[in-house]
Amino acid sequence: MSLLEARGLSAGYGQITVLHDVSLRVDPGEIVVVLGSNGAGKTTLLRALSGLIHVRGELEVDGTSVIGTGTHRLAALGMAHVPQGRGTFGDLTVEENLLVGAATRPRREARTDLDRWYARFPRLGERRHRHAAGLSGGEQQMLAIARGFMSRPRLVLLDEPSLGLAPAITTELFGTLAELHEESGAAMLIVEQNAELALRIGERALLLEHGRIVQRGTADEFRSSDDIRRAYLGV
Ligand SMILES: Nc1ncnc2c1ncn2[C@@H]1O[C@H](COP(=O)(O)OP(=O)(O)OP(=O)(O)O)[C@@H](O)[C@H]1O
Repeated sequence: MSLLEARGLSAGYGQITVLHDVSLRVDPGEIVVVLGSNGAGKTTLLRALSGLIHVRGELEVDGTSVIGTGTHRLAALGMAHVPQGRGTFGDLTVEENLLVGAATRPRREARTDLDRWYARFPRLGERRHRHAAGLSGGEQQMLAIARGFMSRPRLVLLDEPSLGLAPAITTELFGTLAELHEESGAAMLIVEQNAELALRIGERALLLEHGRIVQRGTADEFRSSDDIRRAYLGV
């Protein structure tokens, strides 16, 4: 059974419909990449899937409808959202940010996880009592991802994790995502402009244009598609 399944999903803002008739599924443990040009509706898709905006159509987690379910309940069902622009709270400390991510879990478990994250990302450990606003872009992205994983999610929705990061940091970030995937077994749905790196760690991919899914396939099929190569791989 799919972990997450959307069928005929539409969503938008006020009178404006941005997503049209979107159907997709994410199975346990897989990485699915969403490509699309600016304004295609990628961010709106992640917001719709994580319960941040109202949707029409069908949306299920573990085969049960979650239409109208708030973000808190979706988090309890195992969904975590790492939003575009990271969404870390600049005036909270690194540690406070991480604990926000663990709000659905027992405090003692959360503390154990904090220690694991600090061991994994020593820079976050060293800065645990500093305000998140003082971190570099790459460190803030690590913090946002670590915060997402603090809920021990089964599915992590990642919105353009490489946005604003230098190429070397982006490569490191994708290496980290691959490791986290390996260790946690969590599924990931990744919206990303850096198609090259995303398709390297992803198994399947979707192409969103004007709010509709216009192409879907394996990562290998995407890499060898002429249209995708021209538009997203720069070759
Ligand atoms: N809060 C909002 N209110 C009204 N319209 C919005 C809002 N957010 C996005 N839109 C519109 O929805 C469409 C899709 O935007 P969205 O941010 O989902 O695209 P995207 O593919 O993530 O783009 P980008 O790569 O630039 O982030 C755009 O036309 C945008 O102007």
